[in-house]
Amino acid sequence: MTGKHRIVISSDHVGVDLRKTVAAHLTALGHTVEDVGPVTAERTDYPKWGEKAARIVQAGGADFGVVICGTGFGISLAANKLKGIRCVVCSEPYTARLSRQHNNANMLAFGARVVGQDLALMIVDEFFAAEFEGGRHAPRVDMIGEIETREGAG
Ligand SMILES: O=C(CO)[C@H](O)[C@H](O)COP(=O)(O)O
Repeated sequence: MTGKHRIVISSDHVGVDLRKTVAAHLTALGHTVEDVGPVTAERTDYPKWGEKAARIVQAGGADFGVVICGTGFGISLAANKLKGIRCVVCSEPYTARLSRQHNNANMLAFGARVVGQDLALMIVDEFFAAEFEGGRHAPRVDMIGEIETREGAG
């Protein structure tokens, strides 16, 4: 899925400034960005913001999601609880690219206390420039979905 995307973005309080920078960057590149908050940097809880963006991706309201907290890990954990969400935590561009090419990641997380603005934008650029390669990687991604189905069946 190359070209322009519909991207939902959220953060917790730690990621508010970086989220606004990333949203402006993605918009300038021609993507359609839905920023779902929070509006202020008042202390809040990352699980609800990870879930909020992930539900939009899961429902097809966005092609991809970007989520930001202090480390990127907590908000990615919340997003990854939803079936069909494959949210990668990145602190460098290589993993961002490979997460698309091999794992068909549909959400990107990073930590505003880990990466600076320039590195964050490099990560974002690499993620959205890459495409899922399919082939040998497709059945492996399908296996992840099968785990979700088995887990859901209890
Ligand atoms: O990185 C995070 C979750 O993984 C959060 O941003 C972090 O835990 C928030 O901490 P605090 O409430 O002390 O600002």
